Parts: sequence; structure tokens; C-alpha cells
Amino acid sequence: MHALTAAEARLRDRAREVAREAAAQAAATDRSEQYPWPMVRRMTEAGFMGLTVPKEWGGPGLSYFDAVLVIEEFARACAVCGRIAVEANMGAIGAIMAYGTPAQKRIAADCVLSGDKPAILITEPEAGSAATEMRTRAVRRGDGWEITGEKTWITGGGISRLHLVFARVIEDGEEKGIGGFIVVRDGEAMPAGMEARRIPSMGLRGMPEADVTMRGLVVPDSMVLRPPGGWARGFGRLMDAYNGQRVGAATVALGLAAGAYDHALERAQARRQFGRPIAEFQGLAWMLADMSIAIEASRALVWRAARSAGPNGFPDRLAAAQAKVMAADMAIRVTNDALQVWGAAGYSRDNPMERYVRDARMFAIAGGTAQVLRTQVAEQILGRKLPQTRDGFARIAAEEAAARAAAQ
Ligand SMILES: CC(C)(COP(=O)(O)OP(=O)(O)OC[C@H]1O[C@@H](n2cnc3c(N)ncnc32)[C@H](O)[C@@H]1OP(=O)(O)O)[C@@H](O)C(=O)NCCC(=O)NCCSC(=O)CCS(=O)O
Ligand SMILES: Cc1cc2nc3c(=O)[nH]c(=O)nc-3n(C[C@H](O)[C@H](O)[C@H](O)COP(=O)(O)OP(=O)(O)OC[C@H]3O[C@@H](n4cnc5c(N)ncnc54)[C@H](O)[C@@H]3O)c2cc1C
Repeated sequence: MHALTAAEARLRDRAREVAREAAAQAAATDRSEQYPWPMVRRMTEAGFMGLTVPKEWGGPGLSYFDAVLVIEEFARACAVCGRIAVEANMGAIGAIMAYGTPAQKRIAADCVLSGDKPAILITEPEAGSAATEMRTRAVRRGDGWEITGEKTWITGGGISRLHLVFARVIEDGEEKGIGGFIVVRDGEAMPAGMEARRIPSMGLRGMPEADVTMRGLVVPDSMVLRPPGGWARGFGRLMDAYNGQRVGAATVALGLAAGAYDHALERAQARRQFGRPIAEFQGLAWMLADMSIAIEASRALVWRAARSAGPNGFPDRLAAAQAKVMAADMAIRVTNDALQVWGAAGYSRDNPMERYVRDARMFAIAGGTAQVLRTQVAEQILGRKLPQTRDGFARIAAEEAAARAAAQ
């Protein structure tokens, strides 16, 4: 792993200092299930929202790697704050900064720099892993677009101001592909035509997850995000940007596992049984050793993915998927082992270990499940499409046969 530059180390140390305040409120946020607005204001003042916004739009123009250093520190202290730092620096904001018009960039930059955590709306009740099967439609009507559909598990639904909605583009009565539609909430009420209903979740309880329904939602043409390559390639280009958020999610998994490990290390040396620190029992010493190895290995993959941001400015798709799979699986294992080190005390809601276990669970599901991302890794290393539909391979075989016939 590369050493940090002096500027990177300073940024991480500054985040670590502010994250101490996040640690102090993490249990209360979990219990109240309220979005931690006071902490978000603190993160905004300290300049951790909109880190990746270029200087010309008023941000500091830092890299994905810089953002990862900050996210890990917040996630270690409070995983909800870690996720806020992800969406304020990656995902929707990354896509708009890459593909948006100057006016769209201005709006998006103002949102995150003033403390908004944008929402990205991809998943639907019937289109989870199979996201390209989404049914939400954006139909061209005059100089605007009418959006109809249902999204689910939308992080920040009901509190976010900036929304990036993925929808099927219907123009001149024809389906053209998948595009991005920017919806900005002004004030307390949801935008007209958009409603959010909170979903109670297992972990990360201070972060609202919501079903979002769109009926009669009108988006002006000026708020359509048009990635290069046309609508037919729209989903792929939007996913290029989403690879940044996958690295962010991996970083939160890494950070919270590292936080749980810190607690376990301390407890293993403080707690005595049979007249000696429990850390002296080989069963626990090796457990701690394995935890430290897994955390370091995950950090290496996360850093590599964050540093891979290529000429389009986004992290590499393969590196992002590899880091996310590794960190998500690792966080589930490490947080459970850390709770084990604490024994019964770890099972109590009076200390943070059970929260770490609950918070860790989502990363193998959200942002591409551990199974789907393994298929993405396999596709990249094999250099071939591995279709997931029943007729997918038959179609490839038919295309190959047709190509062979044409070549004869
Ligand atoms: C991609 C999948 C939805 C599989 O669907 P398909 O088999 O229909 O799609 P593909 O043919 O594989 O892809 C279509 C198109 O997109 C390009 N693509 C796909 N993934 C990427 C990527 N990661 N980076 C770049 N490009 C990508 C692919 O090359 C095709 O492009 P062309 O048309 O050839 O140009 C499925 O594999 C999948 O990813 N499912 C997971 C969906 C997901 O991640 N949802 C996240 C929702 S947001 C969220 O959960 C937030 C949580 S958080 O805290 O961050
Ligand atoms: C806390 C949380 C936050 C989220 N935030 C957002 C958000 O902000 N925006 C958003 O758009 N979405 C969000 N999501 C949704 C998330 O992206 C989806 O949950 C995820 O893509 C999986 O979809 P699904 O839950 O419908 O599972 P399904 O796709 O129904 O999968 C169910 C099971 O089948 C497996 N499976 C499915 N297909 C395959 C396959 N081809 N090969 C092998 N196994 C397969 C899966 O791995 C999983 O184990 C969030 C989810 C959670 C839990």
C-alpha cells in the first residue's frame, strides 16, 4: 500500500478529529432513528460535503482517494455519517459533475456544498439486481418529461434535496434507453409528484430508507442528464459514475469493521478470565489476527479502486466490484467476531458492538449484491458477457453462429 502524502495525512487527521464528535452521537442516532442533522452541519462546516466538487464549482476539487480517507474515518465512528460522506461526494454528484450542463453542475454543487446528501434512485420493487429491467418511464411531453414509477430502498428518500432518478426514456412514442433525471426539492415538502414512505431497516437506522413513488412528476428538459453516447448507452455511462459510489460503500464497510476491531482489541486486553487477559487465549488472539489481516487486505483493495479513477474520472469497474465484495463480506465477519470477543457485554444494546453487526449487514446487499458483483468480476476477468437471463447464452450462441455463417 502506498504511503499517504503529507496533504492526504492532514486531511485524514482532520476527518478523524471531527469524527470523534460523530462517535459521541452514533448510539443516540441509532436509537432515535433520526437523520443526524447537527452532525451533518458540522461535516458541512468542516468541508467534508462536496469534497470531489471541482474548484470551478466552488468545491475543493479533491480526488476519490481523498474522499475515501475521509469516509473511512467517519464510518469508523458512525456508519451513518460515513454513508452521508459517500453520497455527498460520489454517486449522483459524480455523475452530474461529469455529464451535467453548467446549470446542472451549479445546482448540484450548491446542494452538496450546503450540506445535502443526494439520493440515487435506481432500484424498483421488481427490478433489484436486474436493474436494467426497471419500469419507471420518462415520457417526453413538450419541453418537459413526465415521470411515472416506483423506486424502493432509496437512501435519503424524504430528506435529500438532490435526486438522480434513473428512468426509461420514451420519446416520439419509442423507447430509447435509460437516462438520468435530476429532481431538486425546494424547502420541506417533497417535489410535486414525488412521495416517500420510510422503510424500517435493520441497521444504519439514522439513515432513512424509503419507497419513492413518482406520479405526474414533471422534469424540465434542462434537468435531464445526458451522458455521452446517447440514450442506448445511458445506463452504462451512469453506472460508470456509480462505480465511484461502490468504492464509497466498500469504504464504509471497511471503516465500520475497523471501528469494531478497535473496540475488540481494547476489550481483549482489558477483560480478564482465568486470571489472565482474554487476549492471551489463542482462540481470541488468532481471531484478532485474522481481523487485522482482513481489514488491511480490504483497505488495500479500496485504496487501489479509489486510485484507479481513469480518464473519465471514475474508479475502474473491476477494481470497484472487487473492493466492494471483499469489504462487504469482511465487515460481516469482522463485526461478528468483534462482538464475540466482547461476550455477553457485546450482545447488550448498551455498547456499540451489536450496532456494528447490524450496520455491517447491508453492504453485501446494497450497491450490487455480493453475488451479482462476483458475476461482474467474473465477466471482467473472463472478458465476456455472462448473461443472467434464461435465454441469454442461447442468444449469444445464435449471434456467434450467424457471424460464422456470414464469414463463410
Ligand atoms: C448491470 C446489471 C444491472 C445487469 O444487468 P444486464 O445484464 O441487463 O446489464 P449489462 O448488459 O451487464 O449492462 C448494461 C450496460 O451497462 C454497463 N454496465 C453495467 N454495470 C456497469 C458498471 N459497473 N460500470 C460500467 N458500466 C456498467 C454494461 O457494460 C452495459 O453497457 P453497454 O450497454 O454495453 O454500453 C447488474 O449486473 C447490476 O449491476 N446489478 C446491481 C444494480 C445496482 O448496483 N444497484 C445499485 C442501486 S443504488 C444502491 O444500492 C445504493 C446503495 S449505497 O449505499 O451505495
Ligand atoms: C440499506 C440499503 C440501501 C439501499 N440504497 C439504495 C439507493 O439509495 N438507491 C437504490 O436505487 N437502491 C438502493 N438499495 C437497493 C439495492 O441496490 C438492492 O437491494 C440490490 O441491488 C439488490 O436488489 P434486491 O434487494 O431486489 O435483491 P434481488 O435482486 O431480489 O436479489 C435477491 C437475492 O438473489 C440474489 N441474486 C439475484 N440475481 C442474481 C444473479 N444473477 N446471480 C446470483 N444471485 C442473484 C441476490 O444476490 C440476493 O441474494 C439499497 C438497499 C439497501 C438494503
